[in-house]
Amino acid sequence: MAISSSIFMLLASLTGIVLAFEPISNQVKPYAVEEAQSLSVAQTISALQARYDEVVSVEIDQNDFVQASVFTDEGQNEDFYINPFTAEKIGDIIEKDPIFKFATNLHRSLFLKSTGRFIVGFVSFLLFLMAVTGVLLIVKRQGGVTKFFSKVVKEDFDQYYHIIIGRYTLIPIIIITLTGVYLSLEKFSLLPEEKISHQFNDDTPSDATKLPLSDFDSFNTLTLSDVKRIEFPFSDAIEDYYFLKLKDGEIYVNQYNGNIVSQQDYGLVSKASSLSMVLHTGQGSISWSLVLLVTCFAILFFMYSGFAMTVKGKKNKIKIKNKYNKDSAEYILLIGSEMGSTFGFAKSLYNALIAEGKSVFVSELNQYTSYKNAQHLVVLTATYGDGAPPTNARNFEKLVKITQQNNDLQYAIVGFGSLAYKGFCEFAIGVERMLQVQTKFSPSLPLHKINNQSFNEFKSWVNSWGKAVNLNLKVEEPERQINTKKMMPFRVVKRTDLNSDQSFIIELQPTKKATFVSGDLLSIYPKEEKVARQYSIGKIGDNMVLSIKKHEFGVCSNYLNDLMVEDTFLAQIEENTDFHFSNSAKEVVMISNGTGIAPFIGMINQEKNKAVKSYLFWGGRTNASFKMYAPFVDKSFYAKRLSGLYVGFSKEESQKRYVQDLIFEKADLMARVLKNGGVIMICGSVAMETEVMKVLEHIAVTKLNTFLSVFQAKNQIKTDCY
Ligand SMILES: Cc1cc2nc3c(=O)[nH]c(=O)nc-3n(C[C@H](O)[C@H](O)[C@H](O)COP(=O)(O)O)c2cc1C
Repeated sequence: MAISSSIFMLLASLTGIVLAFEPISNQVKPYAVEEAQSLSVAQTISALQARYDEVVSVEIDQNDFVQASVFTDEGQNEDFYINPFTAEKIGDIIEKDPIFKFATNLHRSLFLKSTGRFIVGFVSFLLFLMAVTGVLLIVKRQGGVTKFFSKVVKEDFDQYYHIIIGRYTLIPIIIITLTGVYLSLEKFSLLPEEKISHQFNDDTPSDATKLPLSDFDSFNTLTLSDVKRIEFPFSDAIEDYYFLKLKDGEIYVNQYNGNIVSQQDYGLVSKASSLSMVLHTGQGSISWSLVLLVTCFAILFFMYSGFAMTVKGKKNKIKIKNKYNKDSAEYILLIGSEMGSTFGFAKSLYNALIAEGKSVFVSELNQYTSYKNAQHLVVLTATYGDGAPPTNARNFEKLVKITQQNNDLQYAIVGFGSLAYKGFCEFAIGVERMLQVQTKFSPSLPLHKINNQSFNEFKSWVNSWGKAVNLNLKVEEPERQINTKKMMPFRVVKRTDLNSDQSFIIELQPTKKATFVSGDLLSIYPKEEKVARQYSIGKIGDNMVLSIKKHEFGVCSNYLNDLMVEDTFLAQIEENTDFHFSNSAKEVVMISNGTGIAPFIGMINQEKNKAVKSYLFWGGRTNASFKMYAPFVDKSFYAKRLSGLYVGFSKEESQKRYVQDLIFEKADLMARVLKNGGVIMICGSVAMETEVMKVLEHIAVTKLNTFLSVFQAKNQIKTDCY
């Protein structure tokens, strides 16, 4: 729908932008006379008759300018704007500017006469449908009508502003499109016809004497604001009347005594036509014209952002070529995805299984059917708004109920979602419920939920699932498109030697202006590899520090370890808003092990974070492991930016403690921070994260009588583990 109508919509919005200036340019002309609207019709007519030989008509246009058509003393017929108080001429009639004439024609009929009018009317209707479905999508995504204006989670520029701008312009769009359709219907005479017929009821005697206008009750009570047009009687004949087109009807008035001899109100169709005209064109109102102008720009933006989203979704959707068919494969992978990222994860798993010599079949949840030889079913699915399935998973619930499987199947479900939404992985939870009631299905692992497409979390799930089904799987991160435009050179300013744990700190200076904060990521593509290695950034001054562990065969860690001071290399900063320091919290606990301390070094050295009470927990192997971090930590401790430091060493015989032990010892602090809305940040290895989360769960349940997930849902737990 969007594609076929886009060209016409583009023309309509561009010409709409031009046309929005017409009422504005008219309104700023100096022909509106102050307080003229409350002037009585009697006064204006008297003034006109006193000044001119003969008056034909008076019209009050959309701009509230009063136009008169008169015969002058020289017998010339002239039309001009008058001051309705004095009937004096104040200006010539405005000619429609050629640019507005051109734009009007293009806007109304594309210069194609009736065919064009039809196309424009039809496109207007399509846009109306898109606006209505847009409202429904926002309601669905936000989780209810009452949440229409609640906060939107920003995941993607195009999507975010499509919604934000959408909800403020949807009502004007609906108005513009509906009135557009109405005006088209009117032009094609498709609306019920309304005929006004007057029946005159006048018993004034033919020899009656003319009363002065000031005695006409009808003209005294009517003001110029009620009137659109007045036609004057042709002659003095008693059956020649004043004819007045009012805003809501028509009247005939006897010119001798001011009696209303016939009065007819307009019907609904005519009233709707006038209203449509005013609303569609912005006539007479600068502020409504501005709304129309902004809306036309918004439509252009929606066209861009809508296409951009569609293209992104298509690009993400990796095609997986199945080597095995549905009835020969032992492993079945089913995908639920809207924007396509879940396909990337499925492909990694598919490749890992194929590498182990397994027969695998990948499909979408909507294609669910019977699988003759299957032993294992893995569902990988995203969630969209309030537990709703992605489009390609909508029929799964129905299909599961009616499909019979041959074999007993073991299943595992991975939910992809975002903690920023109320129903985290709600649809994946739904899929689990659907499978639980199936007699042929039994779980190989409990449901696993993954936040923000974390590949590290997925990798650790693959390890656990591999163990459960006796496979040793190696998944590779999907390739990313490298956008070299975003890359910039970084200079090495300082670096430490390798410490006893083969780790080192490197301090980098961006060579161009760069905006980043601690917790953002630096993507490095060593030796032009397609897969980025990401490191958490600690910001110190304008520089960044990274903490890196050198792995014997690690491509990136060795690449970085070979760098010397003054060397430069290309990398890209990635914003990681989920792991930024929360200045609005009263207290923040930072938990890390090994090189995971890097973002925290930056956070505790930021002067603006001083108002927040911060506690740092760190676990490493030995006393010596901590030495290279100590200067950063000491500095912030002495500057009173750190309220507590807790360090544990796993390989020091005398005081052997892991990070999770430190957390357990400080259970009261953790409980207080959670209870008071504070934030707990975790950075380091996934193994450490798992242990720490267990302890935090225990603390939340025993001390606060609340599941940890409640605090997770409120974004009080932030993790960046690998
Ligand atoms: C409009 C929209 C609504 C979403 N709603 C939810 C939700 O209610 N619960 C959730 O856990 N994740 C939600 N997410 C996050 C997605 O499920 C998550 O980003 C997922 O990884 C996307 O996978 P896909 O690219 O394969 O579609 C939503 C994302 C978007 C863009």
